[in-house]
Amino acid sequence: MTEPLLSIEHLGKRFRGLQALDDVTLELKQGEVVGLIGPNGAGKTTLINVITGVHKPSAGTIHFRGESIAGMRPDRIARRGIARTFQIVQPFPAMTVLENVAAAALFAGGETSLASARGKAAEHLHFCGLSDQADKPAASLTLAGRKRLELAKSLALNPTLLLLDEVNAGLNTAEIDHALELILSIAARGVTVLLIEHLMKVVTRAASRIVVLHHGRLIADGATREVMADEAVVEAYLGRRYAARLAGAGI
Ligand SMILES: Nc1ncnc2c1ncn2[C@@H]1O[C@H](COP(=O)(O)OP(=O)(O)OP(=O)(O)O)[C@@H](O)[C@H]1O
Repeated sequence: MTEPLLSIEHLGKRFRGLQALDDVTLELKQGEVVGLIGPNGAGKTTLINVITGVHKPSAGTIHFRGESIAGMRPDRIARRGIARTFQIVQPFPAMTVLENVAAAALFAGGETSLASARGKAAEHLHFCGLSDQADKPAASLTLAGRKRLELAKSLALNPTLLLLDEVNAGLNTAEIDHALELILSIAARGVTVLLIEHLMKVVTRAASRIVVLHHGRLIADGATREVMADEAVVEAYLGRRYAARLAGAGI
């Protein structure tokens, strides 16, 4: 059996009195797209923050490609091949769109000169459909544009594992379809993706496996269809009418 790309065991994170993550054990295999769902406050973003070194875990272990990364600095984790997007997008507003991506390529993407970083940035912007915005200030982008810029910045780190935190929130239907295509194209390049997403349409189309957090605990982990039919998941998150609708749609 091949070693998992990411292996999390008995992970815990406490914020003072609050147990935000509680005994979470999870593996991601190379090349998977996994949906991470759960109610507001379930601990989804905290899980990404702990994996990426923003927060130190209170308990448990995290191994990436067999190496322990728990508690490592965020920049060192990024350089090992884990990139993430933020729920609240935060580009450098005065820099151009291209400069934002080039900065990421220089910071942790392995580019050693400004010229090569700008070249790589142009490729990522093309991939994300932002070439025509390259020389505009990042502040001028629409929300959908800023979300695509987040994706381009994360790709500039040459990730093996990409953690996406609600990249579709606030987008309209056409923008969501475009973002979904992008996620699928990124996965087709062999990048492993963990996708936090409230839109079940996106999760069911993108992910072959779903994991569910509820009050910091992992309450389900399995094939999309099985997890959607899981009683505990319906109870905690999906709701009965929604689950029935999905079943009716043959998902
Ligand atoms: N830095 C922090 N300090 C204190 N409490 C925090 C911190 N970050 C998160 N929390 C708390 O941890 C719990 C889990 O939050 P988290 O943001 O991980 O949930 P989530 O599942 O991502 O929710 P949402 O879907 O609303 O984004 C919440 O109760 C939140 O208030």
